[in-house]
Amino acid sequence: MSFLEVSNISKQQQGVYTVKDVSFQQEKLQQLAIAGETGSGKSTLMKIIGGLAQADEGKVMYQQKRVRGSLEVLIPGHPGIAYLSQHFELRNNYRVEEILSYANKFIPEDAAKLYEICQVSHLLKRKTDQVSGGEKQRIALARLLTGAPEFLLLDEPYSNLDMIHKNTLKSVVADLSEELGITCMLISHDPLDLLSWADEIMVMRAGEILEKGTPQQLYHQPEYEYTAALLGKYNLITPAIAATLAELPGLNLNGKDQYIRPEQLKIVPAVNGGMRGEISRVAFFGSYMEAEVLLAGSPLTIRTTQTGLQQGDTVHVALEQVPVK
Ligand SMILES: Nc1ncnc2c1ncn2[C@@H]1O[C@H](COP(=O)(O)OP(=O)(O)OP(=O)(O)O)[C@@H](O)[C@H]1O
Repeated sequence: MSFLEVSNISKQQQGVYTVKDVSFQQEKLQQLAIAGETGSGKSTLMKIIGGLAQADEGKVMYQQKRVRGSLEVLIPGHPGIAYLSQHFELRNNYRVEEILSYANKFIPEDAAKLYEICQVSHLLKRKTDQVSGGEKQRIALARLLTGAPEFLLLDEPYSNLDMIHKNTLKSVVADLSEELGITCMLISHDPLDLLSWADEIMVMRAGEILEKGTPQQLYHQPEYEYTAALLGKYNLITPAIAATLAELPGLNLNGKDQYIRPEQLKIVPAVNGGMRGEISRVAFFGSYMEAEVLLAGSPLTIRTTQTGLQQGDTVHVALEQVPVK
C-alpha cells in the first residue's frame, strides 16, 4: 500500500463541488505538486488530506490508517501530517525560541540542526514582531517541523515572498526530504516552483484532476491547453495553422493541437533552411529575449539569447522537438 492513498474524495460547498471524485496515490519521499487556477480546489483537497477539512465522500488513507475529517475529531489535524498555510500566524510578543520550543519533540542538537536547515538559527532571540515576512515564513515552517511530522503539506509557501527570501525557502524545502526524510506535497501558482521541484504534477480544474505526469511530460506534451497555460508561455499550433507552416523544419503535422514552447523555436542562419519570417515585437527579460515573429501571418513567440534583434528584421526559424521522459 502507498504512503498516501486518496480515494474518491468529493466535497461540496454551497451546492457546488469544490473537490470532485479525486483519487491518487503518493509514495514515501515522492515530491508531488498540485497545479491549478485560483479556486480549482487545491487548498480544499490539501486540507482534507491533512484532516483539517471534512470530505462529503471518499477516504484518505495515510500510512494505512484513515485520516479522520475535521468534524470527526475534537482537534482537527493529524499528528503525523503538518500543513503550512499561506495564512499562517505567529503569536506576537514571544521570542522565536519560545515559539519553536512549544511543541518541540527533538533533543537540543537535532533541534539546532533543524533551525539551521530552516535558516532561523540567527533569529532565535528575537521577538516575533522583529522579523520580516520571509523570516516569519521560515519560522512557521520550523515550528511545524519541530513536531517531527513525516508528511508536510505546503500550501503556496512562497506567495508574498521576494525573490531572495523565496530562493532561501526553496532551498530549505529542497533539503527537507533529503536531510529529514520528510515527504512533501506542494501547491504553488508559479510553474517554476513546481517544474524544478516535483517528481509528479497533478493538474486540477474545477475540483477535478484533469491530468497528471512528470514535469517534462506536462510541460512539453500536455493533453489540455489549460495545462499548457498553467506551466508557462506557449504557442498554440492548430492543424489549420500547422498547414500554413509546412516550411517550418521540425514541425509535426499530426492533425492535433500542439503547444509549442517559445524556447523550442530557434532563429537559425538562412543557409540552414529555416522558415522565413518577420519580427513584429521584441521584449527584454534579463537572461533572454522574447521575439514575436510573423510566420505565414501567424505571430509566434520565440525565446532566444540572441541580442540585437529588432522589429522589422527578417529571420529564419526552425522548431526543435523535445524528447519527453
Ligand atoms: N468555506 C467555503 N465556503 C464556500 N466556498 C468555499 C469555501 N472555501 C472555499 N470555497 C470555494 O471552493 C473553491 C475551491 O477553493 P480552494 O481554496 O480550494 O481553491 P484553490 O485552488 O486552493 O484556490 P487558490 O489558488 O486561490 O488558493 C473556490 O471556488 C472557493 O470559492
